Amino acid sequence: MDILSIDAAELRVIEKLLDECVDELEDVESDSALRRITVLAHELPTRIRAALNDYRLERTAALFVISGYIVDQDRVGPTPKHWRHRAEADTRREEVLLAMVSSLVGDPFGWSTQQDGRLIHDVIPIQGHEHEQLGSSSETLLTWHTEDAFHPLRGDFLSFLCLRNPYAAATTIGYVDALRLPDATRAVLFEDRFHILPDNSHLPKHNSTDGAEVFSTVEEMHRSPDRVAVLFGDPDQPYMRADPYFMSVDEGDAEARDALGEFTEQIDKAMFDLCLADGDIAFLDNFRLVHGRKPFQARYDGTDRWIKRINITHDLRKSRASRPGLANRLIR
Ligand SMILES: O=C(O)CCC(=O)C(=O)O
Ligand SMILES: [Fe+2]
Repeated sequence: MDILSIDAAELRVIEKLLDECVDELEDVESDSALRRITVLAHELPTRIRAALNDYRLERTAALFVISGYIVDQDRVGPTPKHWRHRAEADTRREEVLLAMVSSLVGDPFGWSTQQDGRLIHDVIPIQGHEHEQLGSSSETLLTWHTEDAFHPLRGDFLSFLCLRNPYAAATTIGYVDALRLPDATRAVLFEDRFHILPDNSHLPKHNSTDGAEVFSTVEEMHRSPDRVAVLFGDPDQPYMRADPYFMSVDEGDAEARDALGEFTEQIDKAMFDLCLADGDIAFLDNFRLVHGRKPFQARYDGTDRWIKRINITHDLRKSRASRPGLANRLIR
């Protein structure tokens, strides 16, 4: 993991930049705001821009944390009980900041099938979801995964801005670099022999949009998932794509099943904890690491852990046919 600690002078530059633009950026997720934010990001301190450029080009660790931003807890107010109630809180400043730094590593995008098509997600514990495989669960282990592993247009990176994490609930991280696999196993993992089903966050029951049309692509992927590879890219320094909880192999393909087992075991052994603190901004390379979360006890009293999250792509053009218009960042 690489860490950049914002110093006092840099923090002043960031605060001033936010002071100047936050009021004008009424709808942070609108096309015009996102374009403005991308340009404003070039006024962030040089050291941050240089670090994010190196990160984007994979010259640094797959996990990068920028610490030292200070969240005004009084302004932000209580953690909402559900992401649907996020409008009650004043987090525009943090959303602008996260969108700004994110736009220095790629372009933010969202899914029309997730959190009602919001581009900036709220990761908060929700009552009733305690034991689900969802970002909004708490008491159960959120098993490690590539974000949106099932989808060919999944993000290259994920960014988190931690608003609060009073009980230090841990995100878990596993690097692809930790793998030490025999050549034969590695070769199997490079082959299209694995199915990955859509995770539960893309289900209609976890959205309020009941427009069935929005879910048709994901439903099709559920009915007949493609065969995909777990490892891809450079054989010596591969990328990975996995979400073992939602994965399977063809019946009778013992070789693929064993290879997936070995892969899962090695990643499991090398997982480590990332306890985000207030104001931390984390970047997760969705090709070079997997992430999950350890169980924790939610409080539901307004003081719960709260993270803002953005999906980032290197190339919006790849999803052009899956988005209704140029100005629309939501994949359906
Ligand atoms: O809550 C966390 O630390 C991570 C949850 C998660 O998997 C996500 O937000 O993508
Ligand atoms: Fe995730």
